[in-house]
Parts: sequence; C-alpha cells; structure tokens
Amino acid sequence: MALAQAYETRDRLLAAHPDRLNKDDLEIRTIKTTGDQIQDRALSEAGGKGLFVKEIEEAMMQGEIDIAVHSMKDMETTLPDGLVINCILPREDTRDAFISRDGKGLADLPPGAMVGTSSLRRQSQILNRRPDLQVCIFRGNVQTRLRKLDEGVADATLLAMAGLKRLDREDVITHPLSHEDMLPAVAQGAIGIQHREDDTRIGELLAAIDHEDSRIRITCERAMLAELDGSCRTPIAGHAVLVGEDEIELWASLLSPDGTQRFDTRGTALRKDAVALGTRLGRELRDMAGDDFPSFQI
Ligand SMILES: NCc1[nH]cc(CCC(=O)O)c1CC(=O)O
Repeated sequence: MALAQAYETRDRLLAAHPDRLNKDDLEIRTIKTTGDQIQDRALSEAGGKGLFVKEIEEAMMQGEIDIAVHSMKDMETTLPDGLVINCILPREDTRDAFISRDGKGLADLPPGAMVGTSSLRRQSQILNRRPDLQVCIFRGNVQTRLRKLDEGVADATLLAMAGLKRLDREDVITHPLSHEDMLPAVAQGAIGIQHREDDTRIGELLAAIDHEDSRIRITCERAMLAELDGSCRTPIAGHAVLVGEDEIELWASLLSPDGTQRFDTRGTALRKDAVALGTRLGRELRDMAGDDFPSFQI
C-alpha cells in the first residue's frame, strides 16, 4: 500500500510539473519501519503510531530522502521540528469495509463469531454494536490479514476501504460500513506528503498537488485528536465533511475498549475555524467522559 501511495504521489507531481520534472528526477525509496515488523501484538501495546514513521522521518532529517509519503491516519498529532506536512492528496473513501469469510454481512454474523482486528477503535465500535461477538488480534499488512481470514483464524475482519481500493482488492469487500456503524479513524483515507520546512523548492512543487478541501477536513479531525492526546491506546473516531459554501461539520466519538461506554458529539463551524471546531469537540468528549477518561488508557 505504501508503494501504491508513493506511485500516486509521483504521478501527481509529474502531471502537475510537466516542464520541471521527469520520471528520473523522482526516485522511489522504500524504508522498512519498526511498525511493519510487529506481527504478534496490538499496535497499541507495541508503542503506537510513531513506529510507522520514525525511520522515515530520520532519513528525511538526514537528507537521504526529500519527500515522505504517509497515511495521515498513522501520523502522531505533533511532527518533529523542521518537518512539515502542508500537502494532502484528494481523500479516498473514508469508510471501513466489513469482510467476512463466508460473505455474510455484519447483521447476519452469528453470536460468538470471531472478528479479527488490532485496532481498538474498530474493536470498541464493533462490540458496541454487537456485544455478542468476540475480537482477536489481527496484525500485519492488508494482504496478511486477508490470508489469516482465509485460513479461518477469524470469521470476519475490518479494513479501510481506502487501502483496499489502492491495492485494487475491492473484490474481497462484503460491504462497506456506514459511519453510523463504524466512525472512521481520524484522517482515514488521506495521504499526506512531508518535507523539510526549509526546503522551499520541494515545498513549492508540493503546493501544486495539495487538495485544500481534504487538508481542511484532516486539520479539523487532527485538532480534535490532539485535544484528546489521542495515542492509539484510546478508541477515538472522528470524521469531518464540508457542508454548504463555507462550513465544516465534525463528528467525533470516544469509547471504552470493550465498547460498553460510548460518547458522541457533533458540531459545525466556518471552514476557517476548522481547528477551533476540532479543539472544541475534543474538549467536549473529554468532559463527557470525565474521570473515566484516564482509565481508558490502559
Ligand atoms: N494502520 C495501517 C493503515 N494505515 C492506513 C491504512 C488504510 C489507508 C488509509 O486509511 O488511508 C491502513 C490499513 C487499514 O487500516 O486497513
């Protein structure tokens, strides 16, 4: 998936700068991260989102690479000094896909059925909707998880529609989940491009492929996450959409990992106040959860 995202970025850069860039100017380098190698534990136990990007950011700070392509969903809310993400590509489908081994939909899954996922957000929401189901840890890349499902390790799994589309694996989807059944992760489906803040040449090249509407939505969602100090140890979901001429609407949820507690909020603001809206709803969720909130961070 990372490679598909890098090719998409390269193609967009080439198309935006036909006179300034050609294929030979853009070499694609793959960097294996610590996060890619954790197969046996939930990401939340292993040390969080940062594991997917640490090595990449280090390579960038050392000047080995000039542009980094990230799934914004995997990015911490704060970036290292000197590195910025000002460029967001047009956002893909934000929904999660429900994938079952025998093609039965979520509503038809029998009581006690096993759902494989390593995402606390997906685990908590699925248990909130269907407390009769069981959840087991499912790690590895998209291909590995689909293989585990085939092998019968679980009866169903949940994956981002965006990743499946980018890998051209929409064939495995049983059905997409509505946002009511499964509110997506903050920034799900969005690719962000990082560069060194002082590299003005690259900054200029990237500005031409930035998709402003997607960037505003993600900025709003990430402001909410930042207010909740969202490590991936807390089940948090959030999704912003642009409405009308100049407004933005944010939905946000905070759950307990077992899905028994759930807090939801929603609000709108002018697009220019996207950050303030995210911050406000993040605070609202924190107040709603009250003293229970720290105990979510187990
Ligand atoms: N944590 C892994 C990860 N990071 C981004 C995506 C999907 C693509 C996206 O949301 O942009 C995935 C896989 C998944 O959640 O199914």
